Amino acid sequence: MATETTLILFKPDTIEKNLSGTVLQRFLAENLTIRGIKMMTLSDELLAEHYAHVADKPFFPEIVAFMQKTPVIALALEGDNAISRVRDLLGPTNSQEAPAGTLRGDFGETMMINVCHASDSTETAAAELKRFFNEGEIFSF
Ligand SMILES: Nc1ncnc2c1ncn2[C@@H]1O[C@H](COP(=O)(O)OP(=O)(O)OP(=O)(O)O)[C@@H](O)[C@H]1O
Repeated sequence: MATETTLILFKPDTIEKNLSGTVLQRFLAENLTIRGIKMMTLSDELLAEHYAHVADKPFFPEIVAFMQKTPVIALALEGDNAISRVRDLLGPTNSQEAPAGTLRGDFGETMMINVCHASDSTETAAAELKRFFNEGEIFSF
């Protein structure tokens, strides 16, 4: 098993419903370790970069408006196979298709209002950790 660090964003629905503690607890209960955590607002530029792969979709402006509704919480989580395990804990992108027991199944509403973003590969995790955390904000101990 590979030790990996993944980037998670608690989206505005999680913040507004005061579910941050519940969601964090689900991750920590799976033996994933916090290496970095911060609250931040997301600029148009950052969102254009983060969602570049859907920038040409009709729903893109809606995503930007949604992701700017409140600050988000960015989390760097480390553990064995953290990238795929976190995505399994979240369930499929579309909350309506997510089974009970997954975070999106239990707390998500739609394709967009879906609790968290999480990196989907080692390459995106490395790029996303750099995107959301500055030098010195991710800790090894
Ligand atoms: N059909 C859609 N309608 C509205 N929003 C969508 C739709 N498809 C995707 N999105 C939004 O775009 C985000 C990025 O889509 P992507 O296909 O990369 O899914 P994902 O990688 O599972 O999601 P995320 O990047 O949030 O973890 C989704 O999380 C969702 O917020």
